[in-house]
Amino acid sequence: MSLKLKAVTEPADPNPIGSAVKRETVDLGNGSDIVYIRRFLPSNQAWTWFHYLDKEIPWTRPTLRVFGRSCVQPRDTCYVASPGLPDLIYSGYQPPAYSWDDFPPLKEILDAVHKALPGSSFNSLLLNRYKGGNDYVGWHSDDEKLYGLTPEIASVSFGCEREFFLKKRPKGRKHVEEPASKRLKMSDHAAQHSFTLKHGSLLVMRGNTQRDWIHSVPKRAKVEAARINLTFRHVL
Ligand SMILES: O=C(O)CCC(=O)C(=O)O
Ligand SMILES: [Fe+2]
Repeated sequence: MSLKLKAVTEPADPNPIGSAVKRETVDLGNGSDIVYIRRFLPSNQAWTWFHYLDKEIPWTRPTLRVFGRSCVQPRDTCYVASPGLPDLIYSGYQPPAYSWDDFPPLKEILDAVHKALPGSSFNSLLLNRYKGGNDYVGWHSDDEKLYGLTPEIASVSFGCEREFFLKKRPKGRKHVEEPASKRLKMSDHAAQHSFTLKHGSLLVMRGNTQRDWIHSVPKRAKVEAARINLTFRHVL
């Protein structure tokens, strides 16, 4: 009887988290760039996390002050940060900072992001939930001082895909979040980029992007399903 040796290989995980999956880089010029990884998380894993976040995160819809007027933020939000960091305040609102320990899956997602972006060290997270197509984020940049001059912001998307637009920051205008119009004017097209943020994708804004560009996720009348977005940031 001859013994045949058979090489036994574990069935390979087709997409281990944080592994080398295809990434696209868009050079916006002047030291700004975007990295987009469409298949960052395996779809099943991303759905498990979507349902966890949808249910377990203490979502709130705060009242903001924009141009001296009060308005309800057009999406749900929550904030998580490491202990001892300065408070985040935007549009007159200071979100309470929850702990990473309160939501263990967030630490797993953070680990995956760190693996995909060697050298990064995020210590805070702003979560957004868009319940349907009426929820949006208006044109803004995340240029709060506590992130420093060239912040890296890593954005992970779950659930319904939505469009993410970037356009050059209008000259001489200080940023304040303003409603995102449905369509960009033709004259704006040269200095704009758009990405369809897929379920399980990772988009990273780097370099001077917050200084020179503004971004938005506009309303979409036909969209009914929810989307959850996590933006990881480093507070100095
Ligand atoms: O939902 C998104 O993809 C973007 C969210 C965003 O820009 C922000 O939280 O600052
Ligand atoms: Fe933003």
